[in-house]
Amino acid sequence: MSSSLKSLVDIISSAVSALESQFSKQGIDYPSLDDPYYPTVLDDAVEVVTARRLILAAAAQLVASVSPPTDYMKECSTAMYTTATLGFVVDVDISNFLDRTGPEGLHVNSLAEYTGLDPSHLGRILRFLATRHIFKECSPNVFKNNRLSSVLRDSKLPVSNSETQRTDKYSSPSFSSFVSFCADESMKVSCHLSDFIKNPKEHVSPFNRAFSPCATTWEWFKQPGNGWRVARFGSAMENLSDSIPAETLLNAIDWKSLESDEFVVDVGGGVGSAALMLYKHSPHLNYVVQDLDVQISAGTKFWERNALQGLQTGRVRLQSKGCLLFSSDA
Ligand SMILES: C[S@@+](CC[C@H](N)C(=O)[O-])C[C@H]1O[C@@H](n2cnc3c(N)ncnc32)[C@H](O)[C@@H]1O
Repeated sequence: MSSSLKSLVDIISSAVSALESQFSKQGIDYPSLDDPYYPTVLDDAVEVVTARRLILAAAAQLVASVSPPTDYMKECSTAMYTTATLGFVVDVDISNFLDRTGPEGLHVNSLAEYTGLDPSHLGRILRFLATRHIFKECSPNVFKNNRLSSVLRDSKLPVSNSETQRTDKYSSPSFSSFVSFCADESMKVSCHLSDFIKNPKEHVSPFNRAFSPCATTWEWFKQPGNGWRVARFGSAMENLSDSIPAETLLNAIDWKSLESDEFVVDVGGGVGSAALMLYKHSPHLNYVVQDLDVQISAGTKFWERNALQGLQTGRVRLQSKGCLLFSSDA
């Protein structure tokens, strides 16, 4: 009888064979971790997704099984350093700078010149991430983008810290906006989870302990000086929606069978990215996107850019409405 470790290895081994065979059928090599990410026709193929899930689940269980428990728990307990260092690299656009160089990579001294930051800080942070497979250290203190770090590139190059320029940086969907948001608001709020749960009467939520005793996240977003945070959140949400395969939503129900006088209402729908996907698939339906006024005014620009006709024909309506009211007594 094989041990549970061996069973996990067997799952990994057969799923890797299935994965590689899908790539070889298409005549393409499985992408290397050392190279920047590029999409392939197989990214969302059912056989590839199934094999990938098996490998990830079995490999994670294998790591948890063979790690000395305190080592494993140390990694979990210090996960905030990964979040913090990722937040730093996206805030100072490291992946964008590395993208300008060839396969030989860029020395931290050059990165220090571009960013105005201390090369020894840059070197240690990038090495911390490279040892976790994010960035590749080609030779001592010389780094380049790899498959993971390359998704942190975005089209906007460094800007000053002025409100307008920061808002402009987040004017289009970007995965790095999601990382930056996680390393900033999310991480700062998460530190308050334990104190909040132990003293629930003191504040309505961990967010209130961290940022603003009286406002919700969404009210706080509207306060002066936070416009760039709204832009960053919107950019992250749009990117996340873009990365969800359209079939997840389009196959959820038989949208085409609905009559043309029926309404689809997305409550807390952000700028309306999910509604846009549906509208393109089933333009005969009526769509209502409800959210708070900051998202709805960003949503108007989003629809003007992507499907102005929806607004003009009245098939798509954006409504500024506070509807997800939450009571801590509920
Ligand atoms: C996690 S985001 C999801 C956005 C959107 N569903 C998407 O996938 O892009 C949650 C949304 O809920 C909205 N929201 C929060 N409180 C709300 C309220 N009281 N009424 C309506 N929308 C609200 C926020 O503005 C935000 O856009």
